Amino acid sequence: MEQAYKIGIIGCGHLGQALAQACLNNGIPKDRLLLSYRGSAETRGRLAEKGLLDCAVPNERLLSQADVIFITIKPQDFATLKDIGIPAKTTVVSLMAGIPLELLREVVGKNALRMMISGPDAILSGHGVAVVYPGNAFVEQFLKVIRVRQLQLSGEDELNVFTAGVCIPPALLQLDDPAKSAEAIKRLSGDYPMMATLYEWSLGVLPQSLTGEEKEVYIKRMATKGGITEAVINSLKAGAPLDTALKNGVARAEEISKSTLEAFKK
Ligand SMILES: O=C(O)[C@@H]1CCC=N1
Repeated sequence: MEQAYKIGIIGCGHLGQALAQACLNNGIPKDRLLLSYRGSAETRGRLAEKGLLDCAVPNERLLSQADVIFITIKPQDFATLKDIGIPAKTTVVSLMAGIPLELLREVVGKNALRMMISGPDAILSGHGVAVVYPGNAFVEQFLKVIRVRQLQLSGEDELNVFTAGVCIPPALLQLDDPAKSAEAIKRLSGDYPMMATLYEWSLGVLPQSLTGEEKEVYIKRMATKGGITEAVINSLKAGAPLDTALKNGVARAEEISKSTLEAFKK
């Protein structure tokens, strides 16, 4: 990656902050990192705790200086990007689950691409996995720098499968019969081979012997309100087996795509 590249991150929730921290932890200097957020006092406090507050800048500055912008806002807030004026030359990497590439490019420009990544804990422990659509040499190099493993995708539709699949670690925290979980994944893997890959990965990243409260915190750090983690966890809580819960996660990602598209057509 060229040394002078500046990285912008719009949205400083758990994921945005984890990406920023991963940059710093892996040698990307603070002066190449620009963060913007909606200005809540809570987020400000979290940024300060993590030594990231110096990187926080107004959107205008981020937009004019960043060469690549990662967007980690909620998919439901996608419409707020409509008028912010992202320069046409900027590479935009959307981490908004379910927002299709076609719509993304219409709104933020033709240099946009999609990326989905595992949750904050996996990223920061050096066990993160990600997929990128379409492939992009710069982003591939960036993932190497922050020590996140890139998996290969069969196509855009598989992004939704990956997104539900990265919820396997929090899902396993809710379950207590490993043999049953393994069977559920076997049932899924014919239709969704990505689930088998992510199940293997999950067994390596799953935190051991967490208390009930620690499990809740782990899940909360992964979950976007109204998103995919919630759909998976709520299904399990309602008694569904793991394969059904993960299918419900995929379905939730598809619903987000559909409803955002419809909202935009209006
Ligand atoms: O819960 C969500 O919707 C996001 C995507 C997968 C993990 N977090």
